[in-house]
Amino acid sequence: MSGENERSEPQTREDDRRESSNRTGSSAGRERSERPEKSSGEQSDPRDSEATREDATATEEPPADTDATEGPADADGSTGATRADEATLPDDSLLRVRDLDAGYGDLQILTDVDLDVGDGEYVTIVGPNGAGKSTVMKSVFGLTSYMGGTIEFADEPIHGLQPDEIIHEGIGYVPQNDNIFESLTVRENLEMGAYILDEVPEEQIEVIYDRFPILRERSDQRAGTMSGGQRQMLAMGRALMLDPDLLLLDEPSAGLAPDLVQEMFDRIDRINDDGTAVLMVEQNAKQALRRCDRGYVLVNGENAYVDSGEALLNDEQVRKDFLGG
Ligand SMILES: Nc1ncnc2c1ncn2[C@@H]1O[C@H](COP(=O)(O)OP(=O)(O)OP(=O)(O)O)[C@@H](O)[C@H]1O
Repeated sequence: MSGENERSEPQTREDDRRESSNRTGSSAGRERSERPEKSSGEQSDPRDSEATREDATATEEPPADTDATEGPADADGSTGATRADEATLPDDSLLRVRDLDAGYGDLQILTDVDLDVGDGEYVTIVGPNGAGKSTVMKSVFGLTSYMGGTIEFADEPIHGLQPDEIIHEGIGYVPQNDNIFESLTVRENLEMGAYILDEVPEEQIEVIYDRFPILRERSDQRAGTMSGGQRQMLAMGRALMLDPDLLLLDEPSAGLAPDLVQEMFDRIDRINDDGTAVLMVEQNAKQALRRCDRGYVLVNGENAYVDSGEALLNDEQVRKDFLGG
């Protein structure tokens, strides 16, 4: 990841993605640059408004990029979101989860879960409460009982590894709760993010301070006295201290006021634009799907759908069943 400061707002999110794709040359980048252009007159920044979602829903032309995860057209010729059991699995993913069974103790929560995150890709998991979304994240990070299947990262198996070993592999994790050390200062929290190193990586602290200027301002403040949004930034900053290739974010917008939710999503966009792959669980499902490259709908511990965020948002059944209509 680069150490550049917060960049100025890109003209559009799509423009920014293309820039990012060109920089990284990743497979995800290729996928993204092949995305269909929005029709003229359509709001081009998916972050902007409810109207954007409605516009997207009303887009006349079906999505043109039927990538590997997309399934066949329906009998009437329309292309709905791909059901997980019909999806073609990519074979060049950075994170590759196959047939994962996992849970807590003897209690199995996940059954045969497949999941892929490409290099530099932004992937979201949505689904009802209790579906097992957080359990997927915890499983990738070695925090659940592994019961079967495989989890590979950069072509190396990581299932069965401990979290401190998984950090070494290049995965950062921001849990939903208890994600900062309240009694430590902001700087000490960041240092803890690099505890596996022999020395504090001062340069990376500067990178984090540039990315989240409020953390520089509050460097000596005890983390427990910070606001919800600031805590969330600190938690992300801590997880970025080892410059991971993949960042796992569990409900990053939870408990934040609406304007802060927007800001948080914008910051996640920037992190991803700078080349870090993101796997995110979000209750704020529509927002998350508007921004991501690909989304999974998880139900009862199993994948139900996988497709581009746009395709999921445009699927009537998915909207009705999982996105509040
Ligand atoms: N530590 C645990 N021990 C036992 N069961 C757990 C544990 N954590 C979660 N569960 C159970 O696993 C199931 C899936 O929980 P999980 O938190 O993964 O769902 P989720 O989709 O993230 O839900 P939410 O959107 O409400 O956060 C739930 O039935 C939950 O009660």
